[in-house]
Amino acid sequence: MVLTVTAPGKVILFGEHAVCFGKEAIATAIDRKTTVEIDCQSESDCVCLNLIDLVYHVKWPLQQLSKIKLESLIDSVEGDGDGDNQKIGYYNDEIGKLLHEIVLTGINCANNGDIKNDIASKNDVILSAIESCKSFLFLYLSMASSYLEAGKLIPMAVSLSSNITVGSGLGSSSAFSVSLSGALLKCFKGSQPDNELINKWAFQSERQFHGKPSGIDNNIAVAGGTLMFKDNSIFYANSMRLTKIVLVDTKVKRNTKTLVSKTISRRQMFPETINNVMDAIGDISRKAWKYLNGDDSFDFKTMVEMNQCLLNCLGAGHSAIDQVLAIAKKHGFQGKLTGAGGGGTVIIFVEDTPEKSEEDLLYDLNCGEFKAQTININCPGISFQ
Ligand SMILES: Nc1ncnc2c1ncn2[C@@H]1O[C@H](COP(=O)(O)OP(=O)(O)O)[C@@H](O)[C@H]1O
Ligand SMILES: C[C@@](O)(CCOP(=O)(O)O)CC(=O)O
Repeated sequence: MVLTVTAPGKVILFGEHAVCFGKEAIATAIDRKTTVEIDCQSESDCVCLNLIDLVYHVKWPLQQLSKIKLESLIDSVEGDGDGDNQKIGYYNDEIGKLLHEIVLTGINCANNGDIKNDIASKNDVILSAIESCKSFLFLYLSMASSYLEAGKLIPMAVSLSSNITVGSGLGSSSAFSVSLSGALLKCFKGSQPDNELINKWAFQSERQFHGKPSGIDNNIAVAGGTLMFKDNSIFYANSMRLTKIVLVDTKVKRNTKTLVSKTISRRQMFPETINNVMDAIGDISRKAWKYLNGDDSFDFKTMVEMNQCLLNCLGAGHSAIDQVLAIAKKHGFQGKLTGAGGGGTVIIFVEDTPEKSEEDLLYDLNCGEFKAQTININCPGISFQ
C-alpha cells in the first residue's frame, strides 16, 4: 500500500525576516505543492529515498542504520497533542554532524556509487540533495526511536516530487518538511497524526535546513489558508480579500540560511537601526492584516512599497528584484520580494485590476529572462490521500 501526502508552498505577503525577530508576518498558502509517496510495506532491507526533482535516488541498508545509537537523536520529550507522551526529535548542530556521517553510509542508486564521491563533486544540486537526505534521516531515525520498539527499523521506499520552484522563497523546504513529517508519522504511528504533532516535527526538520527558522513556513504549510504569525502565536484570517497573485521567478538562486545570517550580522553592526526597521515592518504587517480582513483605513499599495524598501535596508534586495518591480510599476502595479529575498521570487498584487493590464504585465515580464505567472492563494494545507 502506498501512502500519499501533499503540502503546499507559501508566499509571505508581509513581514519576512522581521518575523525571525518576533515581529508579525503574514503568509498565504499557494496552489503549488510537494507530494510524498511512501511504500512502507516494501520487502527490501533498505530505506530508499528518491528525490525526483533533484534527480537523486539513494538507499541506506537497514543493517548500517541499526548500528546508530538512536537515543542520541532524541534530545527532548514533549507531549504530542494526542494526549499520550511521545518523544519529539530535537535538532542541533551535534546531531547535524552525526547525520552527515549517517548520510555517507548510503548508496547512490543510479550508479551504485559512494555518497562521498557525490559530495566531493561540489555540485550545487547534489549538495542540496544531501541537505534533504539529512532532514529525511533525522525524521526517519528519530521517529523510529520515538515510536518503534528499541532497535527496530522498518524498510520503506519514499519518493518526493514538487511543482514548487526549489530555493526561490516559496517555502519548498517547509513543504518538504511538512509533507514528509506527516507521511512518516502516519507510517510509524499507524494512524493519521494531528496538525500540532506534524508541525513540531516539521519545525525541527526546518532547523536542519535554516538554522533559525521563525516557524511561519511550517505553520502555513500545515494549516493552509492565510495567517498572521508572531512568536508562535497564530491568527487566522476571518475573510481574505485577495485570491490571486503574480509570481515572478527572477531565476537568481539564493539560500535562506545565508540571507538570514546576513540580516543577523547587519543587526549586530547596527542594532538600533535594524531594530527600528524590524519594528516598522511589524507595524506594516499589523496594518496590512487589517486591510486583508476588510478594513480600508490604510492604502495597500503604499504598505507594499514601504515593506519592500525596508527589506532593502536589511540587505534582502537584489538588482533582479528591482528590475521586476520597475516593470510592474510601468504597468501600474506594486510588488515586493517574498521569502528570504536576494533574488528568488517577486510577488505582484493584481487583484481587482483589468484583465488586459494583467496580461500586458505578464507578457512584458515573460519577454525577458524572468518567468511570470498568476497563481491562486489562500489554498488548503497538508492533505492525506
Ligand atoms: N522537491 C524537493 N526535493 C528535494 N529537496 C527539496 C525539495 N524542495 C526543497 N528541498 C530542500 O530545501 C532546500 C531549499 O530551501 P530554502 O533555501 O529555504 O528555499 P525555499 O525558499 O524554497 O524553502 C533545497 O536546497 C533542498 O535541500
Ligand atoms: C526570511 C524568512 O522570514 C522567510 C524565509 O522564507 P523562504 O525560506 O525563503 O521561503 C525566514 C523565516 O521566517 O524563517
